[in-house]
Amino acid sequence: MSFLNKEICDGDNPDLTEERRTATFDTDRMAQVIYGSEKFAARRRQITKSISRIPALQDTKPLAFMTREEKITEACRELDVLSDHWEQLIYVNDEEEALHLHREVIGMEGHPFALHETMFIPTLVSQASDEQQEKWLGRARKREIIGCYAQTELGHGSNLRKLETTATYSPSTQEFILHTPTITALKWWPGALGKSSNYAIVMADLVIKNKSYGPHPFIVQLRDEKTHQPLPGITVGDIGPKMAFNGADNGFLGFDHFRIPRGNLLMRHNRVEPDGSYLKPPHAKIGYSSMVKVRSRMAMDQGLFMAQALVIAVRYSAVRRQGFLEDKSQEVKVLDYQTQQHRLFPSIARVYAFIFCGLETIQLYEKLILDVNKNGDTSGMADLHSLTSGLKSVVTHFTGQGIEQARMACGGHGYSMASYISEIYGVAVAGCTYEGENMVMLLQCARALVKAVELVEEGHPEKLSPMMAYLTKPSVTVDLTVGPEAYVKIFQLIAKKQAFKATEQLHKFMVAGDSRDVAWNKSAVELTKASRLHTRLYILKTFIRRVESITDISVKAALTDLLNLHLNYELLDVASYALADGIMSSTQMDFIKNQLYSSLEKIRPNAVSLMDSFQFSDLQLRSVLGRRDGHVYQNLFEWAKSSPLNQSEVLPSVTQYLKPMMEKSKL
Ligand SMILES: CC/C=C\C/C=C\C/C=C\C/C=C\CC/C=C/C(=O)SCCNC(=O)CCNC(=O)[C@H](O)C(C)(C)COP(=O)(O)OP(=O)(O)OC[C@H]1O[C@@H](n2cnc3c(N)ncnc32)[C@H](O)[C@@H]1OP(=O)(O)O
Ligand SMILES: Cc1cc2nc3c(=O)[nH]c(=O)nc-3n(C[C@H](O)[C@H](O)[C@H](O)COP(=O)(O)OP(=O)(O)OC[C@H]3O[C@@H](n4cnc5c(N)ncnc54)[C@H](O)[C@@H]3O)c2cc1C
Repeated sequence: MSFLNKEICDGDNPDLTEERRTATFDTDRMAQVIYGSEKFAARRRQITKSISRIPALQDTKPLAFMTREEKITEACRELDVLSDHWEQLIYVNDEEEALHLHREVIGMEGHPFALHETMFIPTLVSQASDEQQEKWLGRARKREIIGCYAQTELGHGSNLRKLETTATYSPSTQEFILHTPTITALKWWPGALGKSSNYAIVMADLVIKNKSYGPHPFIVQLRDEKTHQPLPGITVGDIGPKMAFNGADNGFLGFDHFRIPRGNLLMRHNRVEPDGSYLKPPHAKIGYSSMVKVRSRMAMDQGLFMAQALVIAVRYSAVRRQGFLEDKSQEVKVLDYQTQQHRLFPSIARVYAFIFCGLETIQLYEKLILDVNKNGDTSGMADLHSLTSGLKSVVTHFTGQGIEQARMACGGHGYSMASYISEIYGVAVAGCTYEGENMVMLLQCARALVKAVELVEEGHPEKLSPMMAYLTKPSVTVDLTVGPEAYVKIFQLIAKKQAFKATEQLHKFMVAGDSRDVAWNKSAVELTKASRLHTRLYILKTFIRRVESITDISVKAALTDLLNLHLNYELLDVASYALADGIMSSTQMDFIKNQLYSSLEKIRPNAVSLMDSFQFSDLQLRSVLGRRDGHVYQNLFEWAKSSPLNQSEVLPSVTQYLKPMMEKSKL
């Protein structure tokens, strides 16, 4: 039986068409704001169009029905097709275009080049000397070799100073000897390490003449370039299935006194001379730059994950009819329920806010690398580290929450893998852990905050970086009706109070005799709260700045509604701090709530178009529920019929066990 006939499915679902008709802005114009420029938004569309013309890149068997091996094979097949068309699809070496291409064709479940593009090449760019780049970067960019980033070990991920893999320099042979001294020293988790990569950046403790110099990056060949067999002295493999991201072969790696030439220590910023003398880098943490790079991308990447889930949930909510409001002759779209709007719209606002932050932090990282590589200027490192540490923690947490709400907003069908939301969720929440566990990174951000508070207390506010300047703002009474700046002022007061309270608590424990580390641990929850507020303030201000800069009037108006929702939702979410400190009155709270509810109504007619503006193709969405045509029920029925379980009427499990069991029961 098929309901996918022409009469029913010609054109898009009329409910969705109606939604698109009511939008007050142009989605192409909105895409320019989302993707940062008219040029890139247009390139994305062009790439999507080109992909749609390559038959070998169109959907095959649904991913949900594939085994892990099939997923990996399928990703590799697609990579091979992409490689044949690479130069006609994108500008070679354009990172954003390459990312878009991979996202659209291969999706988010991981693939052998996931770490090659995002960490292996960037590490060569930021850490390899010109000579070393000459040797490896070109080959990496041409994809003659596949690389990954091997840092985390079985026993240590967060605390890099305790990594156990050693790289001991031997002056007599001018080699480093890589060794895995214990089971906990095995590299564990690196993406694409297990089966695909033949090279890795390995972070190992540099040891010269029995002195440890801490983790340093080395480029290491893992496998024979012809046979792909692991080289002697190397043990490497896949760590097994994960919560999601199963198209990637996250791996383990051990070294048995494995020798590499001296020139394989990446030496842009530090050197080991043939005699073993060590030249220090200009900043102790410069070797951590690849992590900062990924963290600086995470607001954008996580924003796009949440956007995918919301495209699905919002489109579905405009098609799904259940229950009645005034008109009893027709059930309403579930998107008309206030609870549904409250469930979805604040996350739409966060998506836009996160993406605007991402656009900014990606640029900040690019600038930092230029400053460091060209001028040896490391002065921006500390600020970018604290900003991206807080940001990655806050956005991943809220993205997880937003995606889970999107799933629930789709009712039962959200729970089906046909929605694809469970995969999006599984992949997105990995971000709470990778690139630094969220609590650990919030505490990194707190280090900078505490230092800033101490500067204010010591009478040196002039030394504060611009991001911390709000810590000097005096308390004021704020009239919320004057607009966004009033919300910023209240948020600043809340964040400032918490930063001072947490620091005060830390100092109190120290005065009582605790060491700074112990006092820090006793204050850690309060410190993480301060970091979250500080980061949410940055997000809020970035959102305001971005909306103010928009020139298209209708796009600006639609985003202003979203911004107002964000301001009210965020302030309400942290209202307990404001009430406790007398920063806000209960009358102001009521005002915020009413503003929030009226924002929901204003956004309602634009909801579908606000999500359409992301211009995800159906191929990229991989969701039966969220397809652009909105023919949810027909598509779901077709999808279910393609389940392997439905390829025969009677399963072997029935003939082998259930039938005999029922027969036995009859006796
Ligand atoms: C790639 C994603 C792209 C697209 C997404 C698509 C799909 C996603 C799906 C799946 C995932 C795919 C890929 C995931 C890839 C993941 C890779 C990884 O996870 S790699 C491993 C990451 N590991 C970590 O992040 C470890 C976390 N730990 C640390 O970074 C450090 O240990 C820590 C910073 C916590 C502490 O370092 P330590 O050396 O001990 O320093 P200490 O705390 O003593 O601080 C001293 C001093 O240094 C300052 N500092 C620390 N780091 C930096 C830095 N990077 N820059 C500048 N300054 C730094 C620190 O603040 C302190 O300063 P003060 O003394 O306070 O002044
Ligand atoms: C999908 C995925 C992909 C990954 N890809 C890579 C990769 O490509 N390359 C790579 O090298 N690694 C990779 N990793 C590893 C990842 O970077 C680490 O798992 C991550 O940094 C967290 O470290 P951990 O596992 O040691 O957590 P742990 O530090 O063991 O965390 C456990 C708990 O301890 C707490 N904790 C730890 N230290 C502190 C502290 N100082 N203060 C307070 N609480 C603390 C944490 O908050 C957490 O609650 C990947 C991980 C995942 C999930």
